[in-house]
Amino acid sequence: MRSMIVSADAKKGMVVKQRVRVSDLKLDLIDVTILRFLDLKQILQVSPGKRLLKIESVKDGGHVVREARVSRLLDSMRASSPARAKPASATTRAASVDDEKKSWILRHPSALSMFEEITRASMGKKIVMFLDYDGTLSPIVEDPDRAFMSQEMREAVKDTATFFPTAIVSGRCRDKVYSFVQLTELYYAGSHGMDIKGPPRSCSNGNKVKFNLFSLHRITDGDLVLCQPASEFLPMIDEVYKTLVESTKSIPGARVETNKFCLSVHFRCVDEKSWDALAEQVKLVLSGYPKLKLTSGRKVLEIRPTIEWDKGKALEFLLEALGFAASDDDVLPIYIGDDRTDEDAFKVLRQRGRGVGILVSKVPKETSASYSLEEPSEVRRFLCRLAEWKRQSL
Ligand SMILES: O=P(O)(O)OC[C@H]1O[C@H](O[C@H]2O[C@H](CO)[C@@H](O)[C@H](O)[C@H]2O)[C@H](O)[C@@H](O)[C@@H]1O
Repeated sequence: MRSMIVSADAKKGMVVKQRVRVSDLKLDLIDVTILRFLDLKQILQVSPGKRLLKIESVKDGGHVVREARVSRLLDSMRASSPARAKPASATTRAASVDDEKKSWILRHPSALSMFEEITRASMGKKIVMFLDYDGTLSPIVEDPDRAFMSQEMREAVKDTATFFPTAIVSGRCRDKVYSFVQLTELYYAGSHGMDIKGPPRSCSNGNKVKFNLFSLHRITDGDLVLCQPASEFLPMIDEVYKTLVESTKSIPGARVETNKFCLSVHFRCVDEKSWDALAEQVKLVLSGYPKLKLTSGRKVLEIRPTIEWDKGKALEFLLEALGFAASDDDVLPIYIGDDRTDEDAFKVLRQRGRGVGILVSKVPKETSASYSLEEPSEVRRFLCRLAEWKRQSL
């Protein structure tokens, strides 16, 4: 490891994609986008043949700005991971918390109590169901490998898919979410929609699927991989995964999960005192990869390619694949999700002016969804009721 002083000119607060040549180490040009907010007299610690490993500002101002950016990221993660609602008698704040909840529920009423309104909106239309996985179909648990859905939930989803085309849209890698759900008749959009696969033709419930040939990536024995817009990022994601596993292993409880086209860094089992250190590590590693971006979820930071693709785009893609154009009035997409990343899909529904967004949350959250459900057990009741309503109306 060697240290050297590098100077570059960029103005504090300006977005500058600055490249710096570190010539005596024979490194390529390295991206130092992290410099953009700092006063630039930096010590870059680099090792030959490697990308940027560490930046330390020699000016106090630099540290302050960097800490502010990390804490903004953590604030956003905390906002996505609200604590459980306190019982009404627990604190004097309870009354105002209750008032806030009441006013939020007026704006985002329960999809169960508004069930008739939702089914009325579906008259003459084909319902297409989109379901997030973690926190929607399965309860949030400490170990991401053990986030199993119940058999009752599986049956509810299966029943739903008998009547309506149904897709699981998850941040998880597609194979992993399939191993949890285990229903062949569904569409699966893994890695935040960057890996979409349809059911084998024999299972597609007679839904007419119009494939967009430009998006078709691979066909194997009747299994259709419909869309993988981030394939070129696979080697980069793999490299970052290995680097992150190494650089976070000294932080107890930290865990890096690969979701194929994106990564999750889990904070849930990390002592909150170490959250800053973990976020710092993540930002540091990412500073060498300007083509990747960070988003936050429930006690998780997610690393994704900077392509214009998210759960909202996946929803639009699937609707089109199912034969419904953006302007179609004969489809009613219903999207149920609990996380910040689901907001991209809720926004698409709002913009279309058609469709039903349902946020799963016990506590008030800023959302573009129209309705709410408190927890996965309510999601199951909603799905069962919808399937039953359809069965009765046939
Ligand atoms: O889009 P989703 O299906 O909601 O996936 C989002 C992330 O879900 C998982 O993490 C979350 O659930 C874990 C298990 O309950 C929990 O331990 C973690 O704190 C939550 O953030 C999954 O592990 C991530 O890879 C997904 O990106």
